[in-house]
Amino acid sequence: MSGDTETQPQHHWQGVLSSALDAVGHTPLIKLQRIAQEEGLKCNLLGKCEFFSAGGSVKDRIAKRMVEHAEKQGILIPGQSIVIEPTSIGLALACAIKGYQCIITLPAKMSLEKEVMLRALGAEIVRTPTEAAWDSPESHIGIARKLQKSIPGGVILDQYSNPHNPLAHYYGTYEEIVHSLKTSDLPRKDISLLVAGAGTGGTITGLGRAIRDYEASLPQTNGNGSSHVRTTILAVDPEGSILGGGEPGNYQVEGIGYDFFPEVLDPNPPVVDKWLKTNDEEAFTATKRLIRKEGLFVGGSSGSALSGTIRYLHSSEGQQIAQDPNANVVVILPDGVRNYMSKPWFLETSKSPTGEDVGDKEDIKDTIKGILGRDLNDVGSVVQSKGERGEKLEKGDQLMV
Ligand SMILES: N[C@@H](CCSC[C@H](N)C(=O)O)C(=O)O
Repeated sequence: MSGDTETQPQHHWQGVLSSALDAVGHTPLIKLQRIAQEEGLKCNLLGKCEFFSAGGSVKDRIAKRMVEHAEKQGILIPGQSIVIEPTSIGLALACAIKGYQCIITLPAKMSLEKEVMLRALGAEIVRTPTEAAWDSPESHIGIARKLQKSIPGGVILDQYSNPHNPLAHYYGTYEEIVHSLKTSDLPRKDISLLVAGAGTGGTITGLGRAIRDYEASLPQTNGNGSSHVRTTILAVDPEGSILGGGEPGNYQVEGIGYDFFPEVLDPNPPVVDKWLKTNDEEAFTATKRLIRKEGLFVGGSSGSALSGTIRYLHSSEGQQIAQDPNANVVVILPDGVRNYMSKPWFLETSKSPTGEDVGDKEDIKDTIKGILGRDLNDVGSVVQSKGERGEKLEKGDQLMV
């Protein structure tokens, strides 16, 4: 990582920001105290909440850094260049602010909310078949390459190979986590366990390298050990992705996993100690739990990271960290539920965060029904019964129809 200039991390807002790009990153590290307690975990379970970033995702960081460095290197020229890239909202946001035309190739599985947001930012969207292998001409990568060849001024920043992807985390995300811990009232300021999902792999690789470089910079002790723990680094990968092992297949969680190993991903020790596989069901259950119990409006990949973390902490390997009240466990929560509001897994609101029907919820529903004499959602009957009684409808009644 040497040879690159470090961006100055900014840890809180000061004065007036020059654009939304200044509000990329700088996200809070929040205790997941209620979930930790329910799970019987004594460690400090902490979520790095990336949905607080301007574009709502951890990917804002790499978009901003890749665009700014491409400008410095003359790869992107205002008024001439057209940015073509597989995903993301952060990139479309950077292009909207800087005035670049932007074409986003988006696998069919990606949510309508993402498409709508991208369009609102002025990006052109090309949907591609999800099942297309990464190196097929029809994939989101293949189509982006095809367009770039034929569109004058077309530039692919290529998050899969661009070194500024992991560097955004090496310098930005890592510095922020360190700052949050140092300025906290937690007894220890180091990280015992770091957990992140992998898509391009930029997050886990950048953070992992920053952590290992820091550890290597510590003075060696004379056998009594350092007061700084060696951080265990876990990568979480959905079933259906090959990054953490297994065969390629379909899964609903978005933004993590791939059918190839991106160049920016360093999947082996010392950067990544271990890979954990998660499935859609546990990811979505954990997502709803983060919303319901911690009030954090996270998306599906956050649930994936949390469910992998909890499974590890309950394993014999994770017990020591799980039961240490001084240990800090940092889980990267990559984006927000804004991107998935219409997805069936989120719309299923009649289920509890654990997937079971909840008795006490039914009790309160029955109480409300008893008081109102109608079903909770049956606004039509209010109007109808008023009409039947010959009562005048009021403005509010009409609005409810
Ligand atoms: N066929 C590719 C692309 C699928 S979508 C991208 C990514 N896997 C995601 O789910 O966000 C693949 O299988 O990776």
